[in-house]
Amino acid sequence: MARLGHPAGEKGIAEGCRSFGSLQIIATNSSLSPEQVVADAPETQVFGWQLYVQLNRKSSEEMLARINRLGRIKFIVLTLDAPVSGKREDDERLNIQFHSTGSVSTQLFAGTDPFLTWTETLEWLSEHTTMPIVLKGVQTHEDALMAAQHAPFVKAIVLSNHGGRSLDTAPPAVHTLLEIRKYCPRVFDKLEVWVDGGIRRGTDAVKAMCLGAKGVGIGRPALWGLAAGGVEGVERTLQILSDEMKTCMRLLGAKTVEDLGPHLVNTSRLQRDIYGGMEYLDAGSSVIVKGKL
Ligand SMILES: Cc1cc2nc3c(=O)[nH]c(=O)nc-3n(C[C@H](O)[C@H](O)[C@H](O)COP(=O)(O)O)c2cc1C
Repeated sequence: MARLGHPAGEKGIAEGCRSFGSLQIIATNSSLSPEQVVADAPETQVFGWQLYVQLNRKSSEEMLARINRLGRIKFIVLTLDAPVSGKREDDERLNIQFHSTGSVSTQLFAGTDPFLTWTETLEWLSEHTTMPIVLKGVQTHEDALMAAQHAPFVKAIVLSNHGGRSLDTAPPAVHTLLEIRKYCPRVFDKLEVWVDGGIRRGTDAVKAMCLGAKGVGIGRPALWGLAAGGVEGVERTLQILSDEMKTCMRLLGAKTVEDLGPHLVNTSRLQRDIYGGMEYLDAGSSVIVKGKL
């Protein structure tokens, strides 16, 4: 949807990411085709492709075949946290003015398969790609553990509440990060844990990395940069975040990311807020915990 902000769209984001070595995940709902986004990118630039599985599986299979053929995408990101549209009030208001049927988000999610399962969907995916799989939208430590049981096919998880756009009062990624640390830290040994949502400062990124995140994602900041200044705006966004991260690490006395660790963050206020109920970690348990509000 990036062209809503600037005509350069997702290709502009790709150009902006280039000199920072930032990964870019191209969305199913991207306003440019994956072929257009990667067109001028050097071989070294890394892209993932985000998948909303469609009820019409044939169309998802055709899209995966196209991504495989493209040869420039290095991993597939399966989004789990938006099987249906959330209640997007701005969209609903816009609908009154511009559309007669269904809000923008209702229309965007029409056709998305809301019935994904750990067994059927991952097996289906393995039949259509050999690329590493990243599961995006994990919001409980139980789901993180389930994902770890599917490593190494599942290479990473993104702790995310879809930028707070799917379900209000859903926990922020840092809660889930702390939940994993508390209840099932072995997850960190099995797969990479990435986080997104509300990363606005270099300090946000550094704190997440101190607590075990291997990667940190941004959604809106990249779009704001793009909308304000095209490719240069995206570069400026990444430069600010990069400078802030360096300053933060210098002031913490950390020379490399390997020096970052939980000893550098005071989480005591947050510990009060994270889930403190039953663990539900028994693999044979019939309780499947999808979310905790
Ligand atoms: C305009 C917009 C469109 C988005 N579209 C998708 C999408 O198609 N697929 C997806 O997995 N996440 C989507 N997201 C969520 C982002 O991938 C990401 O999880 C979120 O924006 C991170 O929070 P932040 O915006 O606070 O950085 C979208 C977010 C925004 C703001």
